[in-house]
Amino acid sequence: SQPTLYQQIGGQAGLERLVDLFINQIGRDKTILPYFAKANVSHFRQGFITHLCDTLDGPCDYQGDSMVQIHTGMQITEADFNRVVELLINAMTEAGIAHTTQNQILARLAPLRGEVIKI
Ligand code: HEM
Repeated sequence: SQPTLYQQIGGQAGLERLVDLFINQIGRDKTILPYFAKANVSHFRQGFITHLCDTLDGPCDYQGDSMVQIHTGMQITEADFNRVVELLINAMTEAGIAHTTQNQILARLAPLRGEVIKI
Protein backbone atom coordinates (compact mmCIF):
# COMPACT_ATOMS: atom_id res chain seq x y z
CA SER A 1 0.00 0.00 0.00
CA GLN A 2 1.00 3.65 -0.52
CA PRO A 3 2.94 5.37 2.27
CA THR A 4 0.85 7.95 4.11
CA LEU A 5 1.81 11.64 3.99
CA TYR A 6 2.89 11.20 7.62
CA GLN A 7 5.30 8.45 6.55
CA GLN A 8 6.47 10.51 3.56
CA ILE A 9 7.64 13.34 5.82
CA GLY A 10 9.59 10.96 8.04
CA GLY A 11 7.05 9.92 10.66
CA GLN A 12 6.97 11.48 14.13
CA ALA A 13 10.58 12.73 14.06
CA GLY A 14 10.11 14.34 10.62
CA LEU A 15 6.82 15.88 11.70
CA GLU A 16 8.30 17.37 14.89
CA ARG A 17 11.27 18.77 12.97
CA LEU A 18 8.90 20.34 10.43
CA VAL A 19 6.76 21.96 13.13
CA ASP A 20 9.87 23.33 14.87
CA LEU A 21 11.05 24.86 11.58
CA PHE A 22 7.55 26.31 11.09
CA ILE A 23 7.53 27.82 14.60
CA ASN A 24 10.93 29.32 13.84
CA GLN A 25 9.54 30.90 10.67
CA ILE A 26 6.62 32.38 12.64
CA GLY A 27 9.05 33.73 15.23
CA ARG A 28 10.90 35.65 12.53
CA ASP A 29 7.81 37.08 10.80
CA LYS A 30 6.82 40.60 11.89
CA THR A 31 3.27 40.25 10.53
CA ILE A 32 2.38 36.85 11.98
CA LEU A 33 4.25 36.86 15.29
CA PRO A 34 1.83 39.35 16.96
CA TYR A 35 -1.02 36.81 16.65
CA PHE A 36 0.98 34.59 19.01
CA ALA A 37 1.68 37.32 21.58
CA LYS A 38 -0.48 35.65 24.25
CA ALA A 39 -0.09 32.06 23.06
CA ASN A 40 1.60 29.29 25.02
CA VAL A 41 4.13 28.12 22.43
CA SER A 42 4.72 24.64 23.88
CA HIS A 43 0.94 24.04 23.97
CA PHE A 44 0.62 25.32 20.39
CA ARG A 45 3.52 23.09 19.32
CA GLN A 46 1.96 19.98 20.84
CA GLY A 47 -1.54 20.72 19.49
CA PHE A 48 -0.25 21.58 16.02
CA ILE A 49 1.87 18.39 15.88
CA THR A 50 -1.06 16.17 16.87
CA HIS A 51 -3.48 17.95 14.51
CA LEU A 52 -1.05 17.69 11.57
CA CYS A 53 -0.26 14.04 12.39
CA ASP A 54 -4.02 13.31 12.27
CA THR A 55 -4.49 15.33 9.03
CA LEU A 56 -1.60 13.50 7.32
CA ASP A 57 -3.01 10.04 8.22
CA GLY A 58 -0.53 9.43 11.03
CA PRO A 59 -1.32 7.38 14.15
CA CYS A 60 -2.81 10.32 16.08
CA ASP A 61 -6.30 11.40 17.02
CA TYR A 62 -6.50 15.17 17.59
CA GLN A 63 -8.97 15.75 20.40
CA GLY A 64 -8.25 19.41 21.08
CA ASP A 65 -10.55 22.36 20.49
CA SER A 66 -11.99 22.74 16.98
CA MET A 67 -10.30 24.98 14.42
CA VAL A 68 -13.24 27.41 14.70
CA GLN A 69 -13.05 27.51 18.53
CA ILE A 70 -9.31 28.15 18.50
CA HIS A 71 -9.23 30.87 15.88
CA THR A 72 -12.43 32.74 16.79
CA GLY A 73 -11.67 36.32 17.78
CA MET A 74 -8.31 36.39 15.99
CA GLN A 75 -9.82 38.11 12.90
CA ILE A 76 -7.21 36.50 10.66
CA THR A 77 -7.19 38.14 7.23
CA GLU A 78 -6.92 36.28 3.94
CA ALA A 79 -3.49 37.85 3.36
CA ASP A 80 -2.26 36.68 6.76
CA PHE A 81 -3.61 33.18 6.14
CA ASN A 82 -1.70 33.13 2.85
CA ARG A 83 1.41 34.33 4.65
CA VAL A 84 1.19 31.47 7.17
CA VAL A 85 0.89 29.02 4.26
CA GLU A 86 4.06 30.60 2.81
CA LEU A 87 5.86 30.13 6.13
CA LEU A 88 4.80 26.47 6.18
CA ILE A 89 6.12 26.05 2.60
CA ASN A 90 9.43 27.62 3.69
CA ALA A 91 9.61 25.16 6.59
CA MET A 92 8.76 22.18 4.34
CA THR A 93 11.48 23.24 1.89
CA GLU A 94 13.99 23.61 4.75
CA ALA A 95 13.01 20.11 5.90
CA GLY A 96 13.79 18.76 2.43
CA ILE A 97 10.21 17.63 1.74
CA ALA A 98 9.61 16.93 -1.96
CA HIS A 99 7.43 19.45 -3.82
CA THR A 100 4.87 16.82 -4.81
CA THR A 101 4.50 15.90 -1.11
CA GLN A 102 4.31 19.60 -0.17
CA ASN A 103 1.42 20.07 -2.61
CA GLN A 104 -0.46 17.09 -1.16
CA ILE A 105 -0.03 18.47 2.37
CA LEU A 106 -1.28 21.91 1.29
CA ALA A 107 -4.29 20.28 -0.37
CA ARG A 108 -5.21 18.71 3.00
CA LEU A 109 -4.96 22.06 4.79
CA ALA A 110 -6.68 24.26 2.19
CA PRO A 111 -10.23 23.11 3.09
CA LEU A 112 -9.65 24.37 6.67
CA ARG A 113 -9.20 27.97 5.47
CA GLY A 114 -12.86 28.85 6.09
CA GLU A 115 -12.63 27.54 9.68
CA VAL A 116 -9.72 29.85 10.48
CA ILE A 117 -10.10 33.24 8.73
CA LYS A 118 -12.33 36.27 9.37
CA ILE A 119 -13.81 34.85 12.58
C1 HEM B 1 -5.12 25.63 7.95
C2 HEM B 1 -4.52 26.51 8.73
C3 HEM B 1 -4.37 26.36 10.22
C4 HEM B 1 -4.45 25.25 11.00
C5 HEM B 1 -4.68 23.81 10.57
C6 HEM B 1 -4.24 25.68 12.38
C7 HEM B 1 -4.23 24.82 13.46
C8 HEM B 1 -4.00 25.20 14.76
C9 HEM B 1 -3.89 24.29 15.87
C10 HEM B 1 -4.03 22.77 15.78
C11 HEM B 1 -3.63 25.02 16.97
C12 HEM B 1 -3.35 24.52 18.40
C13 HEM B 1 -4.58 24.05 19.03
C14 HEM B 1 -4.41 23.62 20.47
O1 HEM B 1 -4.03 22.48 20.70
O2 HEM B 1 -4.67 24.43 21.34
C15 HEM B 1 -3.60 26.41 16.56
C16 HEM B 1 -3.38 27.48 17.41
C17 HEM B 1 -3.18 28.78 16.98
N1 HEM B 1 -3.30 29.25 15.71
FE1 HEM B 1 -3.75 28.17 14.07
N2 HEM B 1 -4.06 27.03 12.40
C18 HEM B 1 -4.11 27.49 11.11
C19 HEM B 1 -3.95 28.79 10.70
C20 HEM B 1 -3.62 29.85 11.51
C21 HEM B 1 -3.34 31.19 11.05
C22 HEM B 1 -3.40 31.63 9.59
C23 HEM B 1 -3.04 31.93 12.16
C24 HEM B 1 -2.66 33.40 12.29
C25 HEM B 1 -2.37 34.20 11.30
C26 HEM B 1 -3.16 31.06 13.32
C27 HEM B 1 -2.94 31.42 14.63
C28 HEM B 1 -2.99 30.58 15.71
C29 HEM B 1 -2.66 31.00 17.07
C30 HEM B 1 -2.25 32.40 17.52
C31 HEM B 1 -2.77 29.86 17.87
C32 HEM B 1 -2.49 29.76 19.37
C33 HEM B 1 -3.68 30.02 20.19
C34 HEM B 1 -3.34 29.98 21.67
O3 HEM B 1 -2.77 28.99 22.14
O4 HEM B 1 -3.63 30.96 22.35
N3 HEM B 1 -3.52 29.80 12.88
N4 HEM B 1 -3.82 26.49 15.22
